[in-house]
Amino acid sequence: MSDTGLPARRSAIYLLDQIIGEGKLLPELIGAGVLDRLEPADRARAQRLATETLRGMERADRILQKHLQKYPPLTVRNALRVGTVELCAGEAAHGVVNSMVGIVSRHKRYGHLKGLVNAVLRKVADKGPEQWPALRTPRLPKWLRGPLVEAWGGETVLAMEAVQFAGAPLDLSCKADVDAVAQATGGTALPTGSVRLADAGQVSALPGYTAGDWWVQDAAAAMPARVLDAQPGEAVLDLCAAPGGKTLQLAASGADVTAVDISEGRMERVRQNLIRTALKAETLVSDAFDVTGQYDAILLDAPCSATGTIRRHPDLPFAKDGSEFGALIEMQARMIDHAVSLLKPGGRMVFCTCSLLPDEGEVQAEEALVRHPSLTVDRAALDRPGIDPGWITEEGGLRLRPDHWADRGGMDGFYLICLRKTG
Ligand SMILES: C[S@@+](CC[C@H](N)C(=O)[O-])C[C@H]1O[C@@H](n2cnc3c(N)ncnc32)[C@H](O)[C@@H]1O
Repeated sequence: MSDTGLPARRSAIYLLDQIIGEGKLLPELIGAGVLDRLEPADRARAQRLATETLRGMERADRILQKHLQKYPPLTVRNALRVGTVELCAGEAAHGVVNSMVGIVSRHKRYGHLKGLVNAVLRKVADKGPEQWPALRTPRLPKWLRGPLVEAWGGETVLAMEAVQFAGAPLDLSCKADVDAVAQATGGTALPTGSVRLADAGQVSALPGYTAGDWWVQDAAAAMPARVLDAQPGEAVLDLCAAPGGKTLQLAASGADVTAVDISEGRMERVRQNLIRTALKAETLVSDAFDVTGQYDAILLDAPCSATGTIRRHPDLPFAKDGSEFGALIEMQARMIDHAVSLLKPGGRMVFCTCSLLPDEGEVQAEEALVRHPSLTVDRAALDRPGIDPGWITEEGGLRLRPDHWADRGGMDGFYLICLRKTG
């Protein structure tokens, strides 16, 4: 890793420019290789800096606005934001200020603003660290906060924002023995069967990674496959499978799993995960709408707004504005309809989304029940260890939110429901 931190800081600023200015998502940028030229330690630091800056952006902007008469161009503003977040986290002032001045001074168009960066960050270094903790918890942008307050109420949204600001622990799903994985990794077994690590460090260095004893999967994301409860020998379809956390759970149950995803690149990650864990599933790169056949059980983890994953993906509220959500909601309904046609009589399907918006959860389920009189809600499927009865919804689904288990570090937002095809 570079001693000066300069490459990581420059890259963090670039990531923020792309996310805020161009609407790109962080995983998209990483996948496109924008950090590939950095050494691994600098790559990790750049990602961490960008992520922490996005989480603390509102506080950074409040501190900065005291020292700015007008907003500088986005790149310079992002340099100030990263610098402010670092300074307020206790990073040594000379390193942060010198790096940011150095980065801006070499900028083709904004080099002349290096004096501003120097002056502002020196003031932030002086007072910022004591101002930071007194500022309110950063809020979600209005386009998302409005619908969430309408759905869950203001207090719940504040509680979700507190969990999102705190970031996420690392959860593992285990191939077999949960207690053995908890002991080996120093984690805690959660009531629903996942293992939680507060400070994981490098994932591939954890005991059991190479042996494939576990895979990374948020405790909430592990619930749909638990509720589907695939049995050995059943024909199970995982309709939107990549990167494969749920495929691995289904395969570990001994079911005969077919994993489908439209993306070849993402499906390659499913294959790699199956190899590492020595689990078996057939992988099929295909549009879900082209899949045929009849299955005992189907997991439909439909593409969605991903608004339930913001504590791990704080880039989302900055890159998106909600304008794509209508098309996603419409596609989810069509995917449910197609999945129903692939279910054997008596078969069951879990529909789920990692969304906090009822339109992608509760409403979607209620409308599917109206469109398909052959479907009934399998409420008994939710009779699983660790499920709080308060999480069960009126129509018989499961609503998981970031503020659930807040004292344990929260969980991703998810909705799921188990639907059974009668006759
Ligand atoms: C929410 S992610 C699935 C996560 C996955 N179930 C897991 O647990 O790791 C949604 C997936 O749907 C895939 N997808 C989107 N449209 C699709 C389509 N028309 N047919 C099949 N897969 C699709 C995306 O490539 C993406 O991998």
